[in-house]
Amino acid sequence: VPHSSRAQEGQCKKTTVAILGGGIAGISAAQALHNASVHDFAILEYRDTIGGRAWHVPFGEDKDGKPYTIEMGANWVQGLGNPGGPQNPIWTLAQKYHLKTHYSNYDNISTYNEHGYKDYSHLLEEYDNAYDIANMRAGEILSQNLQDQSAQSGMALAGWNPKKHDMEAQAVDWWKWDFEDNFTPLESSLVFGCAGDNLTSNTFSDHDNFVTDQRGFNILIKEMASTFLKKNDPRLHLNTQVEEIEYSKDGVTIHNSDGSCVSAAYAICTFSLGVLQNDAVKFTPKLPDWKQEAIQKFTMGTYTKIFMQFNETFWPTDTQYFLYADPTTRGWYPVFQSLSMPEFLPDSNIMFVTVTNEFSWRAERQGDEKTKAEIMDVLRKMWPDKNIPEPTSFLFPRWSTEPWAYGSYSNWPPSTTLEMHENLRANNDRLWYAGEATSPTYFGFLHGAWFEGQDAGRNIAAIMQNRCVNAKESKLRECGPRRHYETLKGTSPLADYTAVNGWTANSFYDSNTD
Ligand SMILES: Cc1cc2nc3c(=O)[nH]c(=O)nc-3n(C[C@H](O)[C@H](O)[C@H](O)COP(=O)(O)OP(=O)(O)OC[C@H]3O[C@@H](n4cnc5c(N)ncnc54)[C@H](O)[C@@H]3O)c2cc1C
Repeated sequence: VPHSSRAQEGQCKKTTVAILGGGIAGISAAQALHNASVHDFAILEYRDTIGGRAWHVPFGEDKDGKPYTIEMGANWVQGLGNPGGPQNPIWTLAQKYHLKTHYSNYDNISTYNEHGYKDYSHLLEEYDNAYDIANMRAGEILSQNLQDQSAQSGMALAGWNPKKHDMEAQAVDWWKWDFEDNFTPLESSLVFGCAGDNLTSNTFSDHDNFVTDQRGFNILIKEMASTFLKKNDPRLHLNTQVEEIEYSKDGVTIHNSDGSCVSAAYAICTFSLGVLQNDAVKFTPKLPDWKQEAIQKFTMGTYTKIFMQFNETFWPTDTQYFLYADPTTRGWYPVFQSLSMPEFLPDSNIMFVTVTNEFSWRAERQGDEKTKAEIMDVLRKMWPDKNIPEPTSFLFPRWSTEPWAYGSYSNWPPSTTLEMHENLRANNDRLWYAGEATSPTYFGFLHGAWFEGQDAGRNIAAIMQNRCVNAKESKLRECGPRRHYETLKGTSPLADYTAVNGWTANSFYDSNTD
């Protein structure tokens, strides 16, 4: 919409808090506002449904010709809760709304290479032993404020140093790290990679449950919303694409692609890190450097589940995971997961293979047919004795180009710091942020987004109700605007760049004249 023809601020719909995005963070923020008696809010959502990256679609068909529901995005409740300990809020919702899930047993895995089944499961154990050591080291680095490193160097120092040509070890490395984090160990922070894993499994539990509920995983988000939103609630604006966010100390005005606008005292932006990184939304004024740096510093991965239905289950029916070591390429269709089991989608003949980043983008670019052919080639190598038919249904999402997500979930690269993350999480005047990526403890998870929505909603309500003035008494953990750092310092002062340290050239001299 050209600037001149769009609605002026005075014509904008007024609300107290504008919630940008109807994923779990947005709905959780709305719930927190509702619980704090702030009922005047508006949720602006791009798509025709709430749920965000908890997104399901129909796929294939059952014996009666009815399609199954499969999850393109979030699929596991990760970390449930132990008796007496805190419970993952997603698990609380799952129990409340009788979500159909089953224990995902990562130990129930068989190993394969290009010649078929081959037992290299001892490598799984080797990895785990080294991980325990690296994990302790990560704890020391965090608690003693030492310098971070990549997960790859941390693991190498702990005794797991897979050779470039040892493709079985490379497959194990992928399964144990990339499968969860979306990025390679080289691309991930040791400290925050370990922390991200531990904080969920230690706080809640090390059990993950896989969701096969035919209502879809996001039924939880819809049910949660229905406790405070009426049917056709006018505060929920679906099919509304935010194009520009104008923020200041006095309020926030949001301009949408259909020319409409909303002016609010506060806003909570829950758009994914991918949306922020891809300039899909214009910020006015331009976001300050410290915020832009934080947005670009963290990484947004692409995690792709490629679903296939066959007319038979030709793979073993007692195994959940099948790890494949390709002879030349790490990450090449590395793990297949069976859903055709009594506890998941019995007799469905459905399996899926997961790829990440480079291999996700590649599959997205080359399209279905080529991708399918490559997978069939792998399957025929894994089960050389079987006559494997072509799949009857084949489907995968294009997360990296979805204009409302631009990727799957975020990660912390090596040498990230908590300060850098505080900058990602900090508000810009009256514009706040929440979502999976703003959670330092549970980034990448639904529960991370849930907690962040609660936190932003509660904080804004407290500021508006003047409760931050007496924050201690009101037992708010932290109240008021969030801290940010204008500059983040490195560790080496310029004076250290000397010949004694091997720095023999002048950093500021340039012999080229042009
Ligand atoms: C493939 C995949 C697998 C995953 N697996 C798991 C898992 O097993 N377990 C787990 O806990 N987590 C998993 N996650 C992560 C989990 O899905 C996310 O952490 C969580 O859904 C993020 O919620 P959110 O509210 O922060 O963001 P989102 O769900 O992205 O919500 C943001 C909302 O903003 C909307 N939006 C974006 N741009 C605009 C715009 N311009 N205008 C208006 N609206 C806009 C979007 O449509 C979206 O609804 C997975 C994610 C993916 C993609």
